[in-house]
Amino acid sequence: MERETDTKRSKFKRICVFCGSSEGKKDSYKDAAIELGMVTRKIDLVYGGGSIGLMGLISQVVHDNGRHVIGVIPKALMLKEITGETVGEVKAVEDMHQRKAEMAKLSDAFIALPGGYGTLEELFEVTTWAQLCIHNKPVGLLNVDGYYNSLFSFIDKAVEEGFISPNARRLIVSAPTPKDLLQNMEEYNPTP
Ligand SMILES: C/C(=C\CNc1ncnc2c1ncn2[C@@H]1O[C@H](COP(=O)(O)O)[C@@H](O)[C@H]1O)CO
Repeated sequence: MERETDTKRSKFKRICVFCGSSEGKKDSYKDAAIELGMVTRKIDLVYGGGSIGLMGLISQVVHDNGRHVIGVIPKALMLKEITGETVGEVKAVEDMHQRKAEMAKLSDAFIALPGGYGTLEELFEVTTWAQLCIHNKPVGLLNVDGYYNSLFSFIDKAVEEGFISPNARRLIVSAPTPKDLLQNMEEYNPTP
């Protein structure tokens, strides 16, 4: 049976998801990627292309749900041995810089799942762009099983020490579950 949350139209048409090219050690990371793909069932996906790690899981779920999936991938990473088989539309770009710009241009909002250097770099780049008012799209962090707790502690330290303003601290919206995160992002109001 369809619940109200399943049928309610989201204000987002396309969400860009940044996530690990690995699956991580806990099943909860994979479960969260699959659940996010289900929760966003009326929303198209922009992601880094490829079928490896959490990237592969979420793209498959969204694709299986009949939504449009766009993988934006640098030509140098297009070899199947590196990224596996990409589902949906593939947009080839020259390099990593062009990839991030393209992913941002195509999306109405950003969500980062657990991941490593690549995910963190992507998360901070779109957050920095929000801080500089280059865009005013919500940036969400899915804090699965407290994976990002120590990152938030560090950000709080940066606020305390005067390197991040309290307003800029609020640029990253977070929640432990995909449903709550999406709800918080829907309600997000960029500070002028
Ligand atoms: C390690 C190498 C390739 C792995 N394959 C990747 N294919 C596509 N995109 C990738 C790959 N690795 C990282 N990315 C991008 O970074 C994000 C995830 O990085 P993380 O470090 O795993 O968090 C992901 O969103 C992609 O945009 C080269 O041999």
